[in-house]
Amino acid sequence: MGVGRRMHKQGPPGPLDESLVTRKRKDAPAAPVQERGKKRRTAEGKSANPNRFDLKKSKVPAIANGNVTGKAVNGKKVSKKTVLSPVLDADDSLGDEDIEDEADGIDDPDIIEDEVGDVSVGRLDALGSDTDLDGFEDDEFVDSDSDAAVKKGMWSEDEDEEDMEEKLTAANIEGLSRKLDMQKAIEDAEAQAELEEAAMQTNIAGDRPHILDDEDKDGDARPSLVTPDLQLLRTRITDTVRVLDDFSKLAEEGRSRAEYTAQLVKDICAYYGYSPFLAEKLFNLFPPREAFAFFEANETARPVVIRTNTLRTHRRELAQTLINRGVQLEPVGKWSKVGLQIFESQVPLGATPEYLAGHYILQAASSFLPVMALAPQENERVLDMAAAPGGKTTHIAALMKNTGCIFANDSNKSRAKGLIGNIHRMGVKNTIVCNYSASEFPKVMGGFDRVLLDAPCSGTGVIAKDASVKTNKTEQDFMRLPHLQKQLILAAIDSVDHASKTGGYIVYSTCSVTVEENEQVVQYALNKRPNVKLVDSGLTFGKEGFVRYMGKVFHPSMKFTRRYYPHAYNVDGFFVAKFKKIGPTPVNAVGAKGAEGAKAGVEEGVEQVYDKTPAVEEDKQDDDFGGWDDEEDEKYIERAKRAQLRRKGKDPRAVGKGRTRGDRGNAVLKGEETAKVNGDETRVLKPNGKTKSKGKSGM
Ligand SMILES: C[S@@+](CC[C@H](N)C(=O)[O-])C[C@H]1O[C@@H](n2cnc3c(N)ncnc32)[C@H](O)[C@@H]1O
Repeated sequence: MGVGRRMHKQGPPGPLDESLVTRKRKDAPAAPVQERGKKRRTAEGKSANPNRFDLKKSKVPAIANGNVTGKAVNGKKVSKKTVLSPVLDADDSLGDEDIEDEADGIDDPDIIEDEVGDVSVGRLDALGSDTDLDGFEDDEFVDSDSDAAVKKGMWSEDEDEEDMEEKLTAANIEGLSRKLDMQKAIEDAEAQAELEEAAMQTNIAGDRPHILDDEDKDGDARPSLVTPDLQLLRTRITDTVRVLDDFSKLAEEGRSRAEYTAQLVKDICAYYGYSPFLAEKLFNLFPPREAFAFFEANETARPVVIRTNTLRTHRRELAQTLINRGVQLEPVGKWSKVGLQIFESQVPLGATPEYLAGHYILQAASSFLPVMALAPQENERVLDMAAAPGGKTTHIAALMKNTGCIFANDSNKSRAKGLIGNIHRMGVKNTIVCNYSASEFPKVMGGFDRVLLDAPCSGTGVIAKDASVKTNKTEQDFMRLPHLQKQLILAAIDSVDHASKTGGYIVYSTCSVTVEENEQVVQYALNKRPNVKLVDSGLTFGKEGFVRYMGKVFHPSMKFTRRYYPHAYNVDGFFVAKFKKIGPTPVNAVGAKGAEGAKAGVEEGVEQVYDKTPAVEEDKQDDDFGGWDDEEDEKYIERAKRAQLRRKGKDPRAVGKGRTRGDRGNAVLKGEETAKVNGDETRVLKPNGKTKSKGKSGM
């Protein structure tokens, strides 16, 4: 079998270890290197729509992935066509079912990973499932500061590590030598970049680059070129970044920062194909140079990573077996004991016997992080509120060594079925799948030791996988999604038992980098639930969440939250926040609506006061940050829903009437006693909140 599509698309990924992280940070100024990368987009090839960006023509050098465009790897030319097809695949794969989802079109890096993977895998492949035979604390976290951790090999565990490493090194020698080649290529590129940068600095020393139009002194940015010369555009972007970096020295007289910034955002839209709305939103997250690195990193696929299912195997064994099959790989980094980064494969990773036997799952590296932060313990009761397709559920099950009980919920029926498939493939036996809107959850049941809310989001962290995000997210999306996320986060908090002996934790995560979907949602939760506080996630890397943003001030503990960016860590953009519930749900949080109906779902002996209604009947937030205006939002939400239906070719009026796939209710599996997958049976939640166990997969 040939090398998979994905491998061709992305080239050998760069290592994700922390040394690289540090290096990449330092690398920020090296952006001009990529200028040499002979972007092959041409003016002729550019779509008439300036916001449309034909990625097929974009050959951005893969510095972030440790390779340069077109570099031959093992005799094979590495192509970088990447990102466009994933978009289409991802959308297609959601099919019509996503209409019934409250947040359809929402990204899940795992899913996308699955569907764009080179490997000929079904939609479930990307969903991780995995297990850790060793305790979480020991296995998932390695204190990178400690000497022991540094001395420990990446394959560390209880065996003779050096022996093991030697064997694997010998078997994997080709991959490792290629890695050295890659490192050399990066170093050469860096050296070249430094030279070019130095040359440029010399050229402009004392000179102020002429960027803004002469006639345009009234503050309007220069309009985008009708048929932009991409090379010129790029040069102008780098020049503008440099001016903004050293404004007093390099700005032309009489020009303001705002003028340069407006021009830069406009050029970014034209060059990378973003809508002005999203380009500005993302640009504002970073200083100009870092923003440039972020947009640039979104043009390159992230490394292919698999997660070992420790319920079925050990990472060393899996690595050895895959190496024997012609897969070139290495551990993902010291921060994870279960991840393997794939450099190249002679076999489709979604069809190996090991894959089919559930020994691993294709899963984006950053998707490990929320589960690591959650740190589920054996014998706990855990809720995964938005679980499909199950990458994180199966990881949780592995960390719990199949003990205790996980409720894995998703409001999308077809995705919930996929979740069941993954659970079976990965040998998970402690999980009950249910199909509610997560906002109902305190009503359905509560008293969990830990809750993971991996929330539906806009996917601005996974643009490299789904370039459609560049243009299809609107202002309404950034009203509608945070609104839903705020509902769900309160539901997550109210579902946790504050008196849990081992837990009492909630983890909130998204694969988006916007403040509206992250800090603002977290701040809302802090405002509405004084019985929770943010705590250290225990994650060894990641940037601190914003404590201030565009004039708004968040709670100082927001620094405990973690942000992940493609340009900083070569992982998908992600956000992770961990809360500890320190007191019972306040009585005023218990809404009147639905309180009666909630009784059936409350377990005997659980004394905590749970919210009995979806968390929307809150008093109006007094500030706009971290709050919402129900009525005002409702208009946006409805409008966005209608627009979304129209985009899918459906008539919103028709959908409103009669029964559609979208109004089958949230508990699609309600009333079904068992669901059969691969001939095996699993327990599903009964409408009254009780469960029934049948078949081989009993607890
Ligand atoms: C980011 S994905 C979850 C990925 C999953 N945690 C994993 O690791 O495989 C978000 C999920 O939220 C689900 N979803 C959207 N709205 C929901 C709601 N109101 N309640 C529960 N799930 C919802 C979507 O169907 C989607 O599967």
